[in-house]
Amino acid sequence: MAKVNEQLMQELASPAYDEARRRIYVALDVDSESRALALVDRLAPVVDGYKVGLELFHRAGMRLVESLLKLNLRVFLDVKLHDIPNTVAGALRAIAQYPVEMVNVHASGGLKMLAAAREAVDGSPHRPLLVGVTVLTSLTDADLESMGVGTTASAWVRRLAQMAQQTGLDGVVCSAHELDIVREVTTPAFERVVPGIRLAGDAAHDQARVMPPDEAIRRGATRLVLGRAVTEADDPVGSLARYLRSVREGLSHE
Ligand SMILES: O=c1ccn([C@@H]2O[C@H](COP(=O)(O)O)[C@@H](O)[C@H]2O)c(=O)[nH]1
Repeated sequence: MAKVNEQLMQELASPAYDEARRRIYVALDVDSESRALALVDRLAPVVDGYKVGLELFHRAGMRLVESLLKLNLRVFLDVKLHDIPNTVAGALRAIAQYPVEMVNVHASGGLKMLAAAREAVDGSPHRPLLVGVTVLTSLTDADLESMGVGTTASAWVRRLAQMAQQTGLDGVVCSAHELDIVREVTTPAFERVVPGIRLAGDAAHDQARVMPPDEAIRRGATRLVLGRAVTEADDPVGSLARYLRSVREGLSHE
């Protein structure tokens, strides 16, 4: 296994995969700093983009983010801020003291919150990309109905993407199923960050709106989040290879 993995790592680190690697973040959804750094240690010869989400952030905080930044890694801080404008802006001013590549807020926080969020990062020493979470990829139309949202996931994503663009955000987080809609209502340079990525046959876990990497890229995803399908696989490097090959396949049709 070790020798096979070494060959795979060499293949994935080759220039042929440069663009595919640039398009991904591996989600470090683990419960300790040491587990996170062990994963990074294993994948870093290939992957330089990592997502720090709510579990790890509440375990290890900005200290872990600083460790990743010191390793010259790209960090997507997935803290999904959702609060009143003043509080979100303050949190973003604190985060933007660090050179994280991307950070997010819930687009459903409303136009005033989104505008305050954008102003906060605009005035920061390290201007991170600011993206708005639209409809979580774990939700179905039936879930939205039961919550009284009164519209479908695709219609809600359309409106939230319009609001994110209108307030000057750099992009949105959406499922691959809404990429056409997001592209329809936003400019081409608008980031479309897509979690809920699964190859056919892989477990969807708690995700509802999933899609394979090649198809997501073909439909216009600019960045993909790879999570448990890689990090919880028996062979994470082998799984990363399957996913990166699929990203590359998608890019060949872009
Ligand atoms: O709508 C959203 C927004 C964020 N996420 C995050 O992405 C990863 C996906 O992990 P998987 O293991 O590939 O399911 C996870 O960290 C979520 O917090 C999302 O899934 N959907």
